Amino acid sequence: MPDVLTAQCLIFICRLHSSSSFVPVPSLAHGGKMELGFSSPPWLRLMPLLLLCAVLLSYLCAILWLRPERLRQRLRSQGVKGPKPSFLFGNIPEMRRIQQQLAKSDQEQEAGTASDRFSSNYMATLFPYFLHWNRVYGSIYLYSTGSIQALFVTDADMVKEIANCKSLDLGKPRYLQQELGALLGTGILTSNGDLWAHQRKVIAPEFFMDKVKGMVNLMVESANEMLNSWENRVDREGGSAEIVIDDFLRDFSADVISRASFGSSFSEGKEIFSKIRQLQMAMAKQNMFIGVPGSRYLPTKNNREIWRLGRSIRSLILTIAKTREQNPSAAALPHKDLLQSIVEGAKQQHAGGGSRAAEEDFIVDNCKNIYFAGHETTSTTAAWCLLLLAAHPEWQSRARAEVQAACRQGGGHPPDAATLRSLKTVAMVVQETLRLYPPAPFVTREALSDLTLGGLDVPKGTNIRVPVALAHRDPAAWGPGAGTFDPGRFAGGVAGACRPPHMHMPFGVGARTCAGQNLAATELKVVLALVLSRFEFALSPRYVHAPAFRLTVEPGKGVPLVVRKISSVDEGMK
Ligand code: HEM
Repeated sequence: MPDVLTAQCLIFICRLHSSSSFVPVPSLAHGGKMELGFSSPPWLRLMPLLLLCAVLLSYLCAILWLRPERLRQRLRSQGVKGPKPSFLFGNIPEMRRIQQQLAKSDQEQEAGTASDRFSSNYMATLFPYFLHWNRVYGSIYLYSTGSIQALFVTDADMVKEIANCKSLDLGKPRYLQQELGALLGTGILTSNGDLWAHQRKVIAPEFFMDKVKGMVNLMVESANEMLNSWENRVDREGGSAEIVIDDFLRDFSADVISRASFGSSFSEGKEIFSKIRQLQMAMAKQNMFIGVPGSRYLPTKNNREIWRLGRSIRSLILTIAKTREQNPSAAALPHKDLLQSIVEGAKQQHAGGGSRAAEEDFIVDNCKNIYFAGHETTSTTAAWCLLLLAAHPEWQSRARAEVQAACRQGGGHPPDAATLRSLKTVAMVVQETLRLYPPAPFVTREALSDLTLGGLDVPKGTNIRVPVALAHRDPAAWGPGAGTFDPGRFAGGVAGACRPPHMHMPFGVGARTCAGQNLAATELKVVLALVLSRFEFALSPRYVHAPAFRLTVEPGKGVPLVVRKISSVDEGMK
């Protein structure tokens, strides 16, 4: 509606211009040279400008206040409460105030005991305002950041409704494409409707279990390369070494995703990964201001860095894709890899006459999405897993015993898909880690048209946020020990650990659930099995527990482990 208003007023301004008598008038002040000017009175000359300002103001008012207020009214009238938003920034000022208050109590918390630290809920330090509002307004409330109005949902029945909703009208928030465009573009993570359905059809089959089984060997190769370098360090340093594992794991998971999906070696993809990482860090800096209109267009230092990295990543990905396109043997592969499928998917999508640029966007955006979705999430989870095993030596020993037994049974050979399937304790450790430290802290959606969810009439444009980490710590679902690390709770599967089971959602919910979870679970088992079979490890006293949100939640100050080679007669799985 405001757009229509703007258009009408602009037409009116143009008409005003054409109707004013625009005639050449001689100006004596300039030596009698003829100058062009309006013969109309001065107030009329200012009219277009005034009108433009009025239109702009009414447009901003509609976008920033009237439209969001109408949406809020509809939800409030159904009993949904929430903090009172301010003009332009919504609840951002209150979020900052709550966060600053917490910064002081943070330092006290850091002085706590080790077990306190690991059972502490990262939501409390990273997103304290959500916990605060949850206590004040209940399990479904409304808050706002700039022009974004979001329903915050911890209610189990409502989460089920969201998970079960099959409609394409419940999609990914549109602000993701706008605000995280440089990182995600219109790839599978952010797209909606038919474009998303097509992308899902192209990408998801590449990570079905049958395909992932065929990737175990390359995962073992990549993990062993990493662990050989650990072993060299340990040997050089006289039997034990302190290793900060995060970057090693990041390189490992980059290597796996690159080899598994793009058929290219890590060295070719290395630059892309490091640039995507830099881009992710730059974008995480402006997280709280997502939704503040125009903030992404300002030529701030951070924004300029984001634009530069975006251009550079695009050109790197297109170079790899073009080399692939020009290589006829790639297209003839009996089992085409992900890149090949994405290139073909781009052609299908634009077969009806789309531009070359649109085809390139399809390739670049989906490659970036896979790099982002599959790289950081998995390496971060591996780091949390090893951290928790280091902090809980009893579980480290149990998991190692299981791995060594499987290793003996397999004749000391590297693990294959069948060996990995038999590693029940390792799988439970992974599940428990994903419960306590889910790298993706929220499942997000937007009502793309008016919807009814759980009896609530949700207006078009409403965002929905389900806080995964809060659901994973809810004693109502997990019992009184919800805050403690206890992989044994998964001995009877998710249904035995959590009631209702849909409150366990590290990979999201419903139709948009993670397309790469088979790859992730397999990769995590491989890396844990190999580390456990080759090393004992303990947490370094220099470790500082500081989870940080950089679009995924990661150990903010790294994970230094004191690592020793296994002294038992069982040599590991190499
Ligand atoms: C521990 C590792 C991982 C975690 C915790 C994780 C988690 C998630 C979550 C929470 C979502 C959003 C789901 C939703 O909105 O309901 C998601 C989406 C997605 N993930 Fe993962 N992920 C992991 C690894 C991977 C890997 C290894 C890949 C692929 C290489 C991958 C590919 C994707 C894709 C393509 C989507 C978008 C699905 C869609 O919208 O249709 N993920 N993931």
